[in-house]
Amino acid sequence: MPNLALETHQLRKVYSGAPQAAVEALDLSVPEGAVFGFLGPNGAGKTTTIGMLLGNVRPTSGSATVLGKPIGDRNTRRSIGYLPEKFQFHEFLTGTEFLDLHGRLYGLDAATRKARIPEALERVGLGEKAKTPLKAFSKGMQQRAGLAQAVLHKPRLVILDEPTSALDPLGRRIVRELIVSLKEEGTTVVLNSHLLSEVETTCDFVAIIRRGRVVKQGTLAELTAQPASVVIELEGISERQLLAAQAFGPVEHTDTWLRVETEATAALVSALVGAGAQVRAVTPARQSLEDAFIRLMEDGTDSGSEVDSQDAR
Ligand SMILES: Nc1ncnc2c1ncn2[C@@H]1O[C@H](COP(=O)(O)OP(=O)(O)OP(=O)(O)O)[C@@H](O)[C@H]1O
Repeated sequence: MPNLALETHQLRKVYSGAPQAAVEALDLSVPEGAVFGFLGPNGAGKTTTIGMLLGNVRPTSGSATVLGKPIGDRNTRRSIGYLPEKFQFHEFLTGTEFLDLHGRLYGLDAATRKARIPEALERVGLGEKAKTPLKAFSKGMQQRAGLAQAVLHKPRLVILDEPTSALDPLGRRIVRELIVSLKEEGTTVVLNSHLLSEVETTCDFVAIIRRGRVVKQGTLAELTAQPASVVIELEGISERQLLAAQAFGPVEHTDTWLRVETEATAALVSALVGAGAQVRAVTPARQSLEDAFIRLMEDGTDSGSEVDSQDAR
């Protein structure tokens, strides 16, 4: 069993005066070293959960540990890097001064700050901007400066709340590469993003929450698997082979592949081979993360789903 970077037990938050809980009975567990996608429609409770994990929002009930320590532990906070969704910048500071300020807040000594600041700026593609005041940065550059701040002190856990919302494709690639290098260094990354294709390429573990509750969590493969379906590629399909497949369940097909709703993959393949098929490949059918997300939101029993297809993209 790997160590857990994050674990919550029945975590709950009701803001004062709110008619319902923002987070309800939340049970999350994130292995150390994972890149964890934390997903949900607007208002699902993601930012509130992150606030509780950082010790900024007091839970109404339940408990949680971060890097093995109860939430709010002061030493643990220094092992966390955080990029909030709305970052407040002191715009008169240059790139270097901004990172120097944050380096001090993280308790880095002068020599470490001097070595790490240019490195962090390079890492987010702002190596040329060390002496430029933040007010002259574009929105995307400011977001990247926020990212540099989140990784400056080499934290064990990095929490990124919508890190690419202001970024162009190049900037998004820089963030993807940054996440990959953090993973290689063994850092746990929590990524809150509505860009599901991005989550799909970077995350290996995902939780989807809705109205403050986890509706599904697991590896990306588990979330996107459709275990009851298999796709079989063939060298052409005869009528006899089609009939053999239809005995196992509903079939979709072209001239070269069959998709069959069945769990009996081995028996299906042997029936096809028995019917003279030349099988080229057998793969469990997968859905995109966006398909899985939309399906989970639509499966909700209550009306007034807050998912907005724009946000889900
Ligand atoms: N400070 C607050 N006081 C009262 N209610 C709040 C507060 N912050 C959030 N909420 C409410 O709690 C619920 C969860 O909000 P939260 O910001 O955690 O969602 P989210 O999943 O991060 O949403 P988004 O994707 O839009 O950023 C919402 O109903 C929101 O209106």
